[in-house]
Amino acid sequence: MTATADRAQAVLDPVYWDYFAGGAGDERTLRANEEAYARRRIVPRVLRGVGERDLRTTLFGTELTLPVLIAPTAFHRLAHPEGEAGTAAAAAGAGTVMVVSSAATQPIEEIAATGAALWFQLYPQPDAAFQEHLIRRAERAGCRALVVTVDSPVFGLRDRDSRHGFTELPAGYACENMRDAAGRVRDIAMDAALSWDHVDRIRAATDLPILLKGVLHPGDAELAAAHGVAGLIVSNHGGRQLDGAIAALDALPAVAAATALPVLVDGGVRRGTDVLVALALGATAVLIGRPVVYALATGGRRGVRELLETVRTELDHVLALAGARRPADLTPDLVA
Ligand SMILES: Cc1cc2nc3c(=O)[nH]c(=O)nc-3n(C[C@H](O)[C@H](O)[C@H](O)COP(=O)(O)O)c2cc1C
Ligand SMILES: CC(C)CC(=O)C(=O)O
Repeated sequence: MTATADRAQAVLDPVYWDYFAGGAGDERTLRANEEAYARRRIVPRVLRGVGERDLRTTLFGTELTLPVLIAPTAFHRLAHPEGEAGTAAAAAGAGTVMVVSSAATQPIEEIAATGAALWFQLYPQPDAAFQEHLIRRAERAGCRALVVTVDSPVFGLRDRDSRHGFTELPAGYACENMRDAAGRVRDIAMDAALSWDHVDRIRAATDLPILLKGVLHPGDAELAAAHGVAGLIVSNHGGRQLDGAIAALDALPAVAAATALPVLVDGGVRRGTDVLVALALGATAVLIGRPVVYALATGGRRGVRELLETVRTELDHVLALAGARRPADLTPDLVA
């Protein structure tokens, strides 16, 4: 991964590089996400007659060829002219799901035209009519789930962006999926007044499965189930919101223990071994954020496809070495 990050830094405008790579505050949580994987060791089983591995995983009726999804990240056209459609084409080719950010720089309909299986990431919007308009559009475009990001009652304080004065998209770029009924692009509202009532309202507004993204506390996992949510994403937003928050991997076991819902995790997943560790500690699947943006920056859709195929090869390989045939065979005793 480091090689790709270095290459991405070399091709990107330094302001955009800092936006993509950076985190909140002192970036402690950003670092902690990767360090949590580096701290874990795998305790393999032997002589399990594993044979051919089977990486397939089904999530809310969609079969994925590997338990690795593309996390929602903003502004793909700032990384590469192919933009979100390039990322989606790679997801389609690899047979996985792309979660499209609310801050995507291409219309969801164009992204969907790649044939990729898409989920739509929604920042809960205080204007109920506008929010419903966004949800309807995602539904019409064929998105198969809503990922509601709940870790952003306010926007994270990111020193790198403040230093650069990077506060809005350059001319010629827009959050194309934040258009209202009149076609005007609205700012993404973050609202500290949002509560579980808002989740209930979103649920009432759609039949799509709803995942809450940004859950770290087991108490919130229990509440999510009570509010009819379909799944959780354990995440600290890649260390971009609350600096000092627990590493995503460290939060995973308690959240998974607190709920019967499918639990996904993102933050710091860089290699097949990381995927194995996350699945063993209770995740049904993982999502990858920055590495996808870096691969897009350096190689467009082909770069992203290559990244996904590398992760697939690595995961297949480490499953064999750890004595597991499929993701469901992974259990917490395999991780020290
Ligand atoms: C450049 C960038 C933009 C992001 N934009 C969004 C977003 O629009 N919505 C969201 O829910 N999460 C967003 N995230 C957070 C990711 O979905 C994910 O939680 C995080 O990147 C995972 O960590 P990783 O980058 O270490 O893989 C963004 C992350 C990055 C790096
Ligand atoms: C445009 C932002 C709201 C995207 C985001 O979530 C992020 O930069 O972490």
